Amino acid sequence: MRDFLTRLPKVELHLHIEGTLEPELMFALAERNGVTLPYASVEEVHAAYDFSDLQSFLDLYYQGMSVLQTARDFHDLAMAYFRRAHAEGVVHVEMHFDPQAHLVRGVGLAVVMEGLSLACREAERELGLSTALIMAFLRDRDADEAMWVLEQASPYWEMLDAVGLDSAELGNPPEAFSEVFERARRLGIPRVAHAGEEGPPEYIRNALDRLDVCRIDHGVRCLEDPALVARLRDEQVVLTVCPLSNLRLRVVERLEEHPLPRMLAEGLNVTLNSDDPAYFGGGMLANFLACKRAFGWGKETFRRLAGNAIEAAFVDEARRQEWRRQLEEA
Ligand code: HPA
Ligand SMILES: [Zn+2]
Repeated sequence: MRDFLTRLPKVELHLHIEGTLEPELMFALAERNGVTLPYASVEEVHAAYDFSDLQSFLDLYYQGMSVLQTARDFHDLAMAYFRRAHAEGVVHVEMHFDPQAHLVRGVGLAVVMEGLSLACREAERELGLSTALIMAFLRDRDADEAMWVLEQASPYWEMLDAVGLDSAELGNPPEAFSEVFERARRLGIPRVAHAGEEGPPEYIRNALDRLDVCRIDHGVRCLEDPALVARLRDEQVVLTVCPLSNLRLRVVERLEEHPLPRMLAEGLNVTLNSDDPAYFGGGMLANFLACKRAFGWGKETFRRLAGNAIEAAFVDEARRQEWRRQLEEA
C-alpha cells in the first residue's frame, strides 16, 4: 500500500509554506540571520510542539517564522519542501503564504514574493513539480489591513492563483472580510477560506455566501448541520481536509474518530492535505498512510480522494489530463 500511495499522483491544495519549516532549517536560518531561538536543540523544538488547540500552534508557528528574513530564506524554505513533496509523489502544491505575519516583522511582500516565485520556477524546471500561490489574510487582524495588503500586492496580482483566509478562527467570522474578497473577485482572483476547523458550521455557510469562495479549507464541522451537508454535496464544494493537523490540534482526540469516513459517505467533495507538515507530523504521504491505518481504506478510496484534488487544482486542462492518466496507472 505504501508503494501505491507513493505512486498515486498527489495534488496538495492546503499547505502553509511557513508551516513546512523543519526544526533543522529553523536552526540553520537562525544562525545565518543572527536570530536567537527559545530552543537549545531539535529535540526541544519537537517537545514544544505539544498543542492543545489552534491558537497554541499559531503562537509557535508565528514565532518559528522569525528566522525568515531574506528572499533567499523563503526560496530555501520552499525548495526544501518541494524536494520532500516530490520524493513522496506529490505532483502539484498550492501553497498559502501569510504576508501580514512577515510585514509585522519588517519583512516586505517583495522579499516574500521574490523568494517564493524563484523557488516555484526552480521546482517546475528541476523537479517537474507545478505550484500555485494563495495569498492568505490573517482573520485575527482587521479587514482594513487585509485590504491594504491586497492593494500593495498589485505588482503580483497576476501571479496569485487565489487569496485565502487563515489564522485564529473562533470569534473571527468570515463576513468581516466580505469587502476584501469582493475586491479580489472584481480583480478576477479566485477565493478560498479556512472555515469549520474550530469554528461553527455557520462560518462555512458565510464563507460561501459572503466571500464567494470556491473551496473551504478544513470544513470538518459541517457535519453538525445536515442542511449545510446537503448543500455542500449538491454544489460539490471542495473541502481541503487535513487529518494529521486535526489530530495534533485536538479537533479530534483519535484519528479513528475523525469525520472523514462520514464525509465521504455523505458524498462530499473531500481532498487530503497536510496543512503544516513540519508541525503536525508529516506531509502528504504521512497523511495518506495515517488514513490507511485509521480507516482501513482500499485503493479506490484513495484514488477518489486524489482524483478530487486533481479536478480542483488551479491548473490548465493539459496538466489535469496528465495527472488523470497517472491516476489510472497507479
Ligand atoms: O491550520 C491552520 N488554521 C488556521 N490558520 C493556519 N495558519 C497555518 N495553519 C493554519
Ligand atoms: Zn490551514
